[in-house]
Amino acid sequence: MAREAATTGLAARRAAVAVLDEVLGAHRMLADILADPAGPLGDLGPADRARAQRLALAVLRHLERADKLLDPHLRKSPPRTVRNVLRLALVEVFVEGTAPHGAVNAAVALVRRGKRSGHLAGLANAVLRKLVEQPAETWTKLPPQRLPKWLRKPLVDAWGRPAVSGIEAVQMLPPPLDLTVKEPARAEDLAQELGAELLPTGSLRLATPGQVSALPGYAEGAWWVQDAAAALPARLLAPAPGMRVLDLCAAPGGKTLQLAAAGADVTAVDISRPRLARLSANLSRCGLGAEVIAADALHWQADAPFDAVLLDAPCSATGTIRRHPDLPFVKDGSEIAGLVELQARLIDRALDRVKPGGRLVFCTCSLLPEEGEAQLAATLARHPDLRVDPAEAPGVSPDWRDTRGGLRLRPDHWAERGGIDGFYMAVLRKPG
Ligand SMILES: C[S@@+](CC[C@H](N)C(=O)[O-])C[C@H]1O[C@@H](n2cnc3c(N)ncnc32)[C@H](O)[C@@H]1O
Repeated sequence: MAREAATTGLAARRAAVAVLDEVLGAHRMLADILADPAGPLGDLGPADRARAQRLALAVLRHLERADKLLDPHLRKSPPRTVRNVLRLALVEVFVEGTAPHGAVNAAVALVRRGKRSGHLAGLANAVLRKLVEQPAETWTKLPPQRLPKWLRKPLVDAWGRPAVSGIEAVQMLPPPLDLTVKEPARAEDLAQELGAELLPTGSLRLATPGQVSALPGYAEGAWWVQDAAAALPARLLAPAPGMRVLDLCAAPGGKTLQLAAAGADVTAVDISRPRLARLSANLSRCGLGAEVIAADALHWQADAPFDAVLLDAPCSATGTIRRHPDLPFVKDGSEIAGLVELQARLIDRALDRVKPGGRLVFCTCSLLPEEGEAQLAATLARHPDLRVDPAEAPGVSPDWRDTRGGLRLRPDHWAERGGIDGFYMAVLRKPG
């Protein structure tokens, strides 16, 4: 019986550790690991898969804290897998609220049964038993996990240390689930039905989401999952029935759905066919339509210019670390210069497709000024005839506006409500 209790949940824990080994050792993004049928979660049933994923995410959000507790007790650093087992046990106890004996027994069983780690089972047992007896404050007093240097430095330079500490504090927490409703008139009723908060910008927010496809309104396509910050670019564009709108870099389609739901005549272009398949599935679940085109936005030619273009350019995605805590362990910042250059070329091609007097909404889910504020400044320098329109939408806080007229959103904004993804967005108008 005791043996059974000790091994309950072992499959999910073993898989979580294997995911951590791949993220931290092979520098593979979690999304790629999850999509791999031969990956560590491939053989698990839905419940164990969800648990393994939740545990791996929790460790990635608290890895530095776990190491701070572990290191003084480890004379020699153990192999990566054993360290990940130890980290997982501490995160289970101090973050997930798992009973210490269950977490420790499972960790020791994993080390004992691991390839070439059996001899370390006694060490794992001794270290963990000592650490899990510590009062909860030993853990909560530890500072939140810091962003990697390549990212922290430019952010401290841009907004100062207190703002960056605020971002790091929000990134420790699992993010809420935000929904965009198809018919804004139903938002209050849906909020009640879902037990959600109706945010000032119109998104619905669930603190503890559960299984998305089981939530009321999912099957009928009454809403789709979209962070409250990600919902703002389409709101700034203010789509209207019959307006011809081009959504460039559109997949998986959160913004396409918003534009189509407002009655705009939408053309959605993206280079990735698999991501466009998700966009088409999202459109059909929500009973919405758009022209969907697989093409490279740098070369695709339109028949006629558009009233408005929305460009959600590929970027470092550093604004989404609270949803993707694997990113700081996989990326090293070496892609940024190439992305900044690609964004500038995409902005210029997007502007070619805007009719005289029409607008371009440019956005990136990045925290880096290079991909936001500086990208806007460089665009205005290349195109001195452009005007920046005020970034107006219901619920937008004046604190989010920058001096050039764009909106800067950071995870520490709305911290008391659970934060918001990092984004930059601006509305550019062509001369008439
Ligand atoms: C930030 S994501 C877009 C998210 C999407 N707008 C939404 O709201 O769901 C960036 C997208 O740019 C696409 N992309 C990257 N380079 C591209 C290019 N040269 N032409 C068209 N799409 C591109 C990627 O496939 C990816 O889907």
